[in-house]
Amino acid sequence: MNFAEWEPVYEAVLADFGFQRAADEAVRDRLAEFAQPFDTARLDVAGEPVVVAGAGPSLESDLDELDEFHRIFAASTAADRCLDCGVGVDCMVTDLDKNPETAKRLSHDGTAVAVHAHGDNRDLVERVVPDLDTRNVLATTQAAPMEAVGNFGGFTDGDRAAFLADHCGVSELQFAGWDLDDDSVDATKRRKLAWAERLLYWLEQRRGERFSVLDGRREGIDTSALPVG
Ligand SMILES: Nc1ncnc2c1ncn2[C@@H]1O[C@H](COP(=O)(O)OP(=O)(O)OP(=O)(O)O)[C@@H](O)[C@H]1O
Ligand SMILES: Nc1nc2c(c(=O)[nH]1)N=C(CO)CN2
Repeated sequence: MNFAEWEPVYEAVLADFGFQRAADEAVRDRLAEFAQPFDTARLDVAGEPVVVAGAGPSLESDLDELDEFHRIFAASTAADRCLDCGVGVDCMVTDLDKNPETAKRLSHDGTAVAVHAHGDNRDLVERVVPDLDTRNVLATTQAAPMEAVGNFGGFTDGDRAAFLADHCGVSELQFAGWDLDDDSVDATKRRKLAWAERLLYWLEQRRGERFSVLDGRREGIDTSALPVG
Protein backbone atom coordinates (compact mmCIF):
# COMPACT_ATOMS: atom_id res chain seq x y z
CA MET A 1 0.00 0.00 0.00
CA ASN A 2 1.51 3.30 -0.90
CA PHE A 3 0.51 6.33 1.10
CA ALA A 4 -1.14 8.14 -1.82
CA GLU A 5 -3.57 5.23 -2.13
CA TRP A 6 -4.19 5.04 1.62
CA GLU A 7 -4.49 8.77 2.23
CA PRO A 8 -8.11 9.38 1.06
CA VAL A 9 -9.33 6.47 3.17
CA TYR A 10 -7.27 7.70 6.10
CA GLU A 11 -8.84 11.14 5.72
CA ALA A 12 -12.29 9.53 5.90
CA VAL A 13 -11.35 7.68 9.10
CA LEU A 14 -10.02 10.90 10.65
CA ALA A 15 -13.21 12.75 9.73
CA ASP A 16 -15.48 10.02 11.08
CA PHE A 17 -13.79 9.87 14.50
CA GLY A 18 -12.73 13.52 14.71
CA PHE A 19 -9.07 12.47 15.06
CA GLN A 20 -6.41 15.02 14.18
CA ARG A 21 -3.82 14.18 11.57
CA ALA A 22 -1.28 16.44 13.27
CA ALA A 23 -1.66 14.42 16.48
CA ASP A 24 -1.02 11.16 14.59
CA GLU A 25 2.06 12.74 13.00
CA ALA A 26 3.41 14.00 16.32
CA VAL A 27 3.23 10.52 17.91
CA ARG A 28 4.64 8.95 14.74
CA ASP A 29 7.63 11.28 15.10
CA ARG A 30 8.02 10.29 18.73
CA LEU A 31 7.96 6.58 17.80
CA ALA A 32 10.55 7.29 15.09
CA GLU A 33 12.95 8.40 17.81
CA PHE A 34 12.92 4.86 19.27
CA ALA A 35 12.47 2.82 16.10
CA GLN A 36 15.07 0.91 14.14
CA PRO A 37 14.66 -0.11 10.51
CA PHE A 38 12.83 -3.45 10.34
CA ASP A 39 13.15 -5.49 7.18
CA THR A 40 9.67 -6.90 6.49
CA ALA A 41 11.35 -9.71 4.55
CA ARG A 42 11.82 -11.20 8.04
CA LEU A 43 8.07 -11.82 8.01
CA ASP A 44 8.39 -14.07 5.04
CA VAL A 45 4.95 -15.53 4.45
CA ALA A 46 5.22 -15.48 0.67
CA GLY A 47 3.17 -18.30 -0.79
CA GLU A 48 1.78 -19.29 2.61
CA PRO A 49 -1.62 -18.71 4.21
CA VAL A 50 -1.74 -16.53 7.30
CA VAL A 51 -4.42 -16.55 9.98
CA VAL A 52 -5.20 -13.07 11.28
CA ALA A 53 -6.25 -13.55 14.89
CA GLY A 54 -8.75 -10.99 16.21
CA ALA A 55 -9.92 -10.63 19.79
CA GLY A 56 -13.56 -11.63 19.36
CA PRO A 57 -15.19 -14.30 21.57
CA SER A 58 -14.92 -16.94 18.84
CA LEU A 59 -11.12 -17.00 18.86
CA GLU A 60 -10.55 -20.15 20.91
CA SER A 61 -13.09 -22.22 19.02
CA ASP A 62 -11.71 -20.97 15.69
CA LEU A 63 -8.17 -21.85 16.77
CA ASP A 64 -9.36 -25.34 17.69
CA GLU A 65 -10.13 -25.96 14.04
CA LEU A 66 -6.72 -24.97 12.71
CA ASP A 67 -3.99 -27.40 11.85
CA GLU A 68 -0.65 -26.69 13.43
CA PHE A 69 1.11 -25.36 10.37
CA HIS A 70 -0.51 -21.98 10.14
CA ARG A 71 1.33 -18.72 10.38
CA ILE A 72 -0.43 -16.37 12.80
CA PHE A 73 -0.51 -12.58 12.86
CA ALA A 74 -2.27 -11.73 16.12
CA ALA A 75 -3.93 -8.44 17.04
CA SER A 76 -3.43 -7.11 20.54
CA THR A 77 -5.00 -9.40 23.20
CA ALA A 78 -5.50 -12.13 20.61
CA ALA A 79 -1.75 -12.76 20.96
CA ASP A 80 -2.12 -13.83 24.62
CA ARG A 81 -5.12 -15.97 23.83
CA CYS A 82 -3.29 -17.72 20.96
CA LEU A 83 -0.32 -18.42 23.22
CA ASP A 84 -2.62 -19.69 25.99
CA CYS A 85 -4.05 -22.15 23.46
CA GLY A 86 -0.56 -23.32 22.51
CA VAL A 87 -0.67 -21.53 19.17
CA GLY A 88 2.56 -19.71 18.36
CA VAL A 89 2.45 -16.16 17.06
CA ASP A 90 4.58 -15.00 14.12
CA CYS A 91 3.76 -11.35 14.60
CA MET A 92 1.82 -9.33 17.17
CA VAL A 93 0.16 -6.14 15.94
CA THR A 94 -0.68 -3.59 18.61
CA ASP A 95 -1.19 0.02 19.58
CA LEU A 96 -0.04 -0.97 23.09
CA ASP A 97 -3.31 -0.04 24.76
CA LYS A 98 -4.18 -3.39 26.36
CA ASN A 99 -1.27 -5.79 26.90
CA PRO A 100 2.07 -4.00 26.65
CA GLU A 101 3.71 -6.71 28.80
CA THR A 102 3.00 -9.23 26.06
CA ALA A 103 4.56 -6.93 23.46
CA LYS A 104 7.58 -6.61 25.69
CA ARG A 105 7.94 -10.34 26.28
CA LEU A 106 7.45 -11.30 22.65
CA SER A 107 9.90 -8.70 21.37
CA HIS A 108 12.54 -9.97 23.80
CA ASP A 109 11.82 -13.55 22.71
CA GLY A 110 12.55 -12.58 19.10
CA THR A 111 8.98 -12.34 17.83
CA ALA A 112 8.13 -9.44 15.55
CA VAL A 113 5.88 -6.86 17.18
CA ALA A 114 4.28 -4.24 14.95
CA VAL A 115 3.83 -1.20 17.21
CA HIS A 116 1.46 1.47 16.03
CA ALA A 117 1.65 5.16 16.87
CA HIS A 118 -1.46 7.31 16.76
CA GLY A 119 -2.71 10.53 18.25
CA ASP A 120 -4.11 8.84 21.36
CA ASN A 121 -1.21 6.66 22.47
CA ARG A 122 1.74 9.01 22.95
CA ASP A 123 2.07 8.11 26.64
CA LEU A 124 2.16 4.40 25.83
CA VAL A 125 4.74 4.89 23.09
CA GLU A 126 6.93 6.84 25.45
CA ARG A 127 6.48 4.48 28.39
CA VAL A 128 6.48 1.07 26.71
CA VAL A 129 8.67 1.24 23.60
CA PRO A 130 11.92 1.87 25.49
CA ASP A 131 11.31 -1.48 27.27
CA LEU A 132 10.87 -3.45 24.04
CA ASP A 133 13.68 -5.08 22.10
CA THR A 134 13.45 -2.62 19.24
CA ARG A 135 15.40 -4.94 16.92
CA ASN A 136 12.13 -6.90 16.75
CA VAL A 137 9.80 -3.93 16.55
CA LEU A 138 8.19 -2.89 13.31
CA ALA A 139 7.06 0.68 13.92
CA THR A 140 3.89 1.78 12.13
CA THR A 141 1.77 4.86 11.61
CA GLN A 142 -1.57 5.58 9.96
CA ALA A 143 -0.16 8.93 8.77
CA ALA A 144 2.60 9.26 6.18
CA PRO A 145 5.55 6.93 6.72
CA MET A 146 8.65 8.57 8.13
CA GLU A 147 12.16 7.17 8.65
CA ALA A 148 11.80 3.70 10.24
CA VAL A 149 8.05 4.11 10.78
CA GLY A 150 6.07 2.43 8.01
CA ASN A 151 2.48 2.48 6.86
CA PHE A 152 1.16 -0.73 5.32
CA GLY A 153 -2.50 0.33 5.49
CA GLY A 154 -5.22 -0.40 7.99
CA PHE A 155 -6.68 1.14 11.11
CA THR A 156 -7.54 -1.27 13.94
CA ASP A 157 -4.94 -3.71 15.18
CA GLY A 158 -6.67 -6.58 13.40
CA ASP A 159 -7.11 -5.10 9.97
CA ARG A 160 -3.58 -3.65 10.11
CA ALA A 161 -2.37 -7.21 10.70
CA ALA A 162 -4.16 -8.27 7.52
CA PHE A 163 -2.67 -5.40 5.49
CA LEU A 164 0.76 -6.22 6.84
CA ALA A 165 0.45 -9.88 5.85
CA ASP A 166 -0.64 -8.71 2.42
CA HIS A 167 2.50 -6.58 2.17
CA CYS A 168 4.53 -9.62 3.17
CA GLY A 169 3.22 -11.68 0.25
CA VAL A 170 0.70 -13.95 1.97
CA SER A 171 -0.99 -16.42 -0.38
CA GLU A 172 -4.34 -16.44 1.41
CA LEU A 173 -5.76 -14.59 4.39
CA GLN A 174 -7.84 -16.46 6.93
CA PHE A 175 -9.49 -15.06 10.03
CA ALA A 176 -9.99 -16.40 13.55
CA GLY A 177 -11.73 -14.56 16.37
CA TRP A 178 -13.48 -12.03 14.18
CA ASP A 179 -16.94 -11.28 15.56
CA LEU A 180 -17.97 -8.17 13.72
CA ASP A 181 -21.42 -8.03 15.32
CA ASP A 182 -20.15 -8.49 18.86
CA ASP A 183 -22.72 -6.88 21.18
CA SER A 184 -20.38 -6.96 24.14
CA VAL A 185 -18.21 -4.11 22.80
CA ASP A 186 -18.79 -0.41 23.51
CA ALA A 187 -20.02 2.09 20.93
CA THR A 188 -16.56 3.35 19.92
CA LYS A 189 -15.26 -0.17 19.48
CA ARG A 190 -18.30 -1.00 17.39
CA ARG A 191 -17.50 1.92 15.08
CA LYS A 192 -13.89 0.80 14.92
CA LEU A 193 -15.03 -2.69 13.98
CA ALA A 194 -17.20 -1.19 11.23
CA TRP A 195 -14.06 0.43 9.81
CA ALA A 196 -12.15 -2.84 10.18
CA GLU A 197 -14.86 -4.54 8.13
CA ARG A 198 -14.75 -1.85 5.41
CA LEU A 199 -10.98 -2.04 5.24
CA LEU A 200 -11.04 -5.84 4.96
CA TYR A 201 -13.52 -5.47 2.13
CA TRP A 202 -11.14 -3.09 0.36
CA LEU A 203 -8.27 -5.50 0.95
CA GLU A 204 -10.11 -8.48 -0.47
CA GLN A 205 -11.00 -6.45 -3.56
CA ARG A 206 -7.38 -5.41 -4.03
CA ARG A 207 -6.23 -9.00 -3.65
CA GLY A 208 -8.97 -10.54 -5.75
CA GLU A 209 -9.78 -12.80 -2.81
CA ARG A 210 -12.99 -13.51 -0.86
CA PHE A 211 -12.53 -13.47 2.91
CA SER A 212 -14.98 -15.84 4.53
CA VAL A 213 -15.29 -13.44 7.48
CA LEU A 214 -17.20 -11.14 5.12
CA ASP A 215 -19.55 -13.78 3.74
CA GLY A 216 -23.16 -12.65 4.08
CA ARG A 217 -22.04 -9.14 5.03
CA ARG A 218 -20.84 -7.51 1.82
CA GLU A 219 -24.19 -6.00 0.83
CA GLY A 220 -24.35 -4.11 4.13
CA ILE A 221 -20.89 -2.58 4.00
CA ASP A 222 -20.66 1.18 3.47
CA THR A 223 -18.04 1.41 0.72
CA SER A 224 -18.46 5.14 0.05
CA ALA A 225 -15.00 6.02 1.40
CA LEU A 226 -13.26 3.18 -0.43
CA PRO A 227 -11.64 3.28 -3.86
CA VAL A 228 -13.55 0.21 -5.04
CA GLY A 229 -15.58 -0.19 -8.22
N1 LIG B 1 -15.51 -8.82 18.51
C1 LIG B 1 -14.31 -8.26 18.50
N2 LIG B 1 -13.87 -7.60 19.58
C2 LIG B 1 -12.67 -7.06 19.60
N3 LIG B 1 -11.78 -7.08 18.56
C3 LIG B 1 -12.18 -7.70 17.48
C4 LIG B 1 -13.43 -8.30 17.42
N4 LIG B 1 -13.54 -8.82 16.21
C5 LIG B 1 -12.39 -8.54 15.60
N5 LIG B 1 -11.54 -7.87 16.35
C6 LIG B 1 -10.19 -7.41 15.98
O1 LIG B 1 -9.28 -7.77 17.02
C7 LIG B 1 -8.42 -6.67 17.30
C8 LIG B 1 -7.86 -6.74 18.70
O2 LIG B 1 -8.84 -6.35 19.61
P1 LIG B 1 -8.49 -6.00 21.15
O3 LIG B 1 -9.81 -5.72 21.79
O4 LIG B 1 -7.60 -7.01 21.74
O5 LIG B 1 -7.55 -4.78 20.98
P2 LIG B 1 -7.58 -3.25 20.98
O6 LIG B 1 -6.18 -2.90 21.42
O7 LIG B 1 -8.71 -2.63 21.70
O8 LIG B 1 -7.75 -3.02 19.43
P3 LIG B 1 -7.80 -1.65 18.72
O9 LIG B 1 -6.85 -0.78 19.49
O10 LIG B 1 -7.36 -1.93 17.35
O11 LIG B 1 -9.23 -1.21 18.82
C9 LIG B 1 -9.24 -5.45 16.97
O12 LIG B 1 -8.37 -4.40 16.59
C10 LIG B 1 -10.11 -5.91 15.81
O13 LIG B 1 -9.43 -5.65 14.58
N1 LIG C 1 -5.95 8.88 16.69
C1 LIG C 1 -6.33 7.62 16.92
N2 LIG C 1 -5.99 6.65 16.06
C2 LIG C 1 -6.34 5.38 16.28
C3 LIG C 1 -7.08 5.04 17.40
C4 LIG C 1 -7.46 6.07 18.31
O1 LIG C 1 -8.13 5.82 19.34
N3 LIG C 1 -7.07 7.34 18.03
N4 LIG C 1 -7.43 3.73 17.62
C5 LIG C 1 -7.06 2.80 16.78
C6 LIG C 1 -7.44 1.41 16.99
O2 LIG C 1 -8.10 1.23 18.14
C7 LIG C 1 -6.24 3.06 15.60
N5 LIG C 1 -5.97 4.43 15.42
